[in-house]
Amino acid sequence: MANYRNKGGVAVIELNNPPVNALSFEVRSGLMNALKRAHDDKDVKCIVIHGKGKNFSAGADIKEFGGTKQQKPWITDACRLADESSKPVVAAIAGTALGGGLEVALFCHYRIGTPSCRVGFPEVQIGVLPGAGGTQRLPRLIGVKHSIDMITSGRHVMAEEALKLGILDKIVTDDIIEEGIQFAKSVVGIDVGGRILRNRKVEDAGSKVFDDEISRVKKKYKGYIAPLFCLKAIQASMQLPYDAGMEQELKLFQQLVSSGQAKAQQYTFFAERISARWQLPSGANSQTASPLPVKTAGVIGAGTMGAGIALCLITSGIPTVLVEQDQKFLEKGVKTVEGDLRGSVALKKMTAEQANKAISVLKTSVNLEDLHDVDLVIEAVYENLALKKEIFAKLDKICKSKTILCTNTSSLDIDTIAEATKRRDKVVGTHFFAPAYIMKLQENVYGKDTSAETVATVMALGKRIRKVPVLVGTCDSFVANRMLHPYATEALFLVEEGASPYEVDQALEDFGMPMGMFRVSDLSGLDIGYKVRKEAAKRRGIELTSDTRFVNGERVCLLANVLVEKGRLGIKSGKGWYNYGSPGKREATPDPEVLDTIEEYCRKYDIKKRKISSQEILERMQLAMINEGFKILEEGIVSKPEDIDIIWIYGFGWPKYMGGPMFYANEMKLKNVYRKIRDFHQNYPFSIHWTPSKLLARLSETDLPISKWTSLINSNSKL
Ligand SMILES: CCCCCCCC/C=C\C/C=C/C(=O)SCCNC(=O)CCNC(=O)[C@H](O)C(C)(C)COP(=O)(O)OP(=O)(O)OC[C@H]1O[C@@H](n2cnc3c(N)ncnc32)[C@H](O)[C@@H]1OP(=O)(O)O
Repeated sequence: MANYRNKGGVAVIELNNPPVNALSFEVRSGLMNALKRAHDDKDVKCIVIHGKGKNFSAGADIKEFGGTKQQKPWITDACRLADESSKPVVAAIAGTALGGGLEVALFCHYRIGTPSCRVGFPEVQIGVLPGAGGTQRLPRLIGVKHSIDMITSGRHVMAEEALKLGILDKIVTDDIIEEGIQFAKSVVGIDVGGRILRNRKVEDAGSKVFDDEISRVKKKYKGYIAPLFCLKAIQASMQLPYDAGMEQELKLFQQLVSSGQAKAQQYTFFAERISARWQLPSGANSQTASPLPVKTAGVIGAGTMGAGIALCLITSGIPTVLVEQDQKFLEKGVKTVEGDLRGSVALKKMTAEQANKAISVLKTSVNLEDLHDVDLVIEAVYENLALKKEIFAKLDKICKSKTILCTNTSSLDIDTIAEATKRRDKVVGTHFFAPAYIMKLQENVYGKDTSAETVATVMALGKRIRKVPVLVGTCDSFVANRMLHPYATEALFLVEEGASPYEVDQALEDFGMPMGMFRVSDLSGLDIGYKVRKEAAKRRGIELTSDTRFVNGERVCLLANVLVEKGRLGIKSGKGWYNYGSPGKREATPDPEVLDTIEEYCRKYDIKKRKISSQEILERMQLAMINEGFKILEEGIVSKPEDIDIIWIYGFGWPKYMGGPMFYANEMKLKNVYRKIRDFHQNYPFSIHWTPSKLLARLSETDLPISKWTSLINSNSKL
């Protein structure tokens, strides 16, 4: 709703829908009635609109987009009276004015804001466009070029920049409502005609600008349709009179809002927030547990992962001690950190001043003892259980009793590592993804004794260092890598059966993955997987050779080992599944030598090859991984499907416009997913990953949407 009061001739209208004043039906109706009242009240000389609490408004209520139509009055109907009013209308902005919230402000004649306020049109991130005049009004205020930047990126613009651009008329430092009232009084009597945006003309930026922008946007936001629709709407502001432009904007909005991409992107928006609400089996949760303060941190291991993690910490202002056992490795790690900071400055992602500030809080040491006083340590040495246990036992003695000990292991048992200490409640997994500074996911893994306070601390730390933290339970390889295993295994089987690695990658990239599986393997290094496979086999008492085709009755494909044994380690050696010309180069070219190796391998084992379609490639890789996702849910390793989707979006770049693998399964209808998985199980009986999940079988009988799966899982522990 919207509250109304008359304060000495100033109508003060408060958008009231905490916590972010989303413009629900009630708020829109309230705003319309309040503006009417202010218009009709002879005593009222001017009008101020502000938001209750910390925010002006986060825009339209996204939940209302789920239906087929948004109930009238729309934002444009509610705001028409502001546009037409002869009494000055002032938007007084604190916190955020986003999307429809900014559109309300653009219907006002003036906008003032606090120094920390932010404005923006983030609609593109939820698969739509500013559909309440934003694409028509913003170009009339700040021009076409800046409007394209703001609307296609969805970025938030801080107060200072908003003032420079002309979105804000003034930045004020006192109470925003009082400032709004004073400002409104000061402009009474000044003709508002020149302030009405609909009356302004948009400068002709020419059509080349749009041709160039279409190419840029297609490259930068590959696969996303909303940014292209935004460009069409902005172009309409330049080509059409205001009312016709508004009609065109609405038409484009309606097309987008009913698209699958918008549905998936809006699902992702809420999934991220649902996933942030964690719960432990004990019942302790994000509402009940409080994080410990992390004023200082330590990172052990200055390799690629350790250096990347240290970079995340120092760029978030956390003084960090980076420890390596060897001075030479330590220096190499610091060079990596410095190089990445320079890169960020060159790419204008930070200023030189910010980079210097970050490096000033980095300390280095070759002595674990230097971690005695830090609040939290992240161990990032190579994947060896004995070594990790040794380090944790030492840390337990060195660090103060409250220090939280985290491991960046991607697969090892958290409980076994915790057993090396006398503070098992303070041991937790914080699994970062390579490159740690870039990838947003932080897969936090609790062990059986990890306390709620420890979980709360690493979840809060994740947010603070601008990651997306997701909480998972402990199991072999946790969630991300456990699901990756059947996905990657199927890719290799597909290659054995006749698809080239390049066809597999093409199918995945056409689907929207940033990189195909084989390209990713080359980037991470084929030797890493080789070592991990050998170590895992050794732990199970199995000896693997490149001739191994079955392990305990289960089909395996060790083609990657064959490549490693030929010296093809990936990008680092200049060749892997692809040819890169020379070590370290990134441009991947298909390599006939690899195809010959595959031919030879298939001849040796008398494997019949056939033509494989891109549809089969996608179905086999994705459904194998989705089936594993249901097993993970069934085992309670995560408590909700949204966790899995967020892990795939932020850990592996699953496109947001496809909503994550579990959402994708939901869209396919679970009965179809289950039927296909059962068929694959019949056709490939030697692959354990095709054994259908019991949870999937149950859910496929119900036809419940993804939003209801969690309640079914919780109400039926015996599945
Ligand atoms: C066929 C139909 C034709 C209809 C014609 C209609 C014409 C078009 C009309 C309008 C066009 C306008 C479109 C829009 O405005 S789309 C919305 C654009 N805005 C956004 O995308 C902003 C989204 N919100 C955020 O980015 C953040 O929430 C934040 C920066 C505002 C605050 O961040 P933070 O403090 O971290 O809080 P949370 O993110 O945790 O949010 C708190 C709480 O609020 C919920 N929420 C936030 N924004 C919205 C929203 N816009 N609608 C609904 N709910 C929202 C969020 O989900 C949290 O809730 P919780 O999960 O229950 O805790």
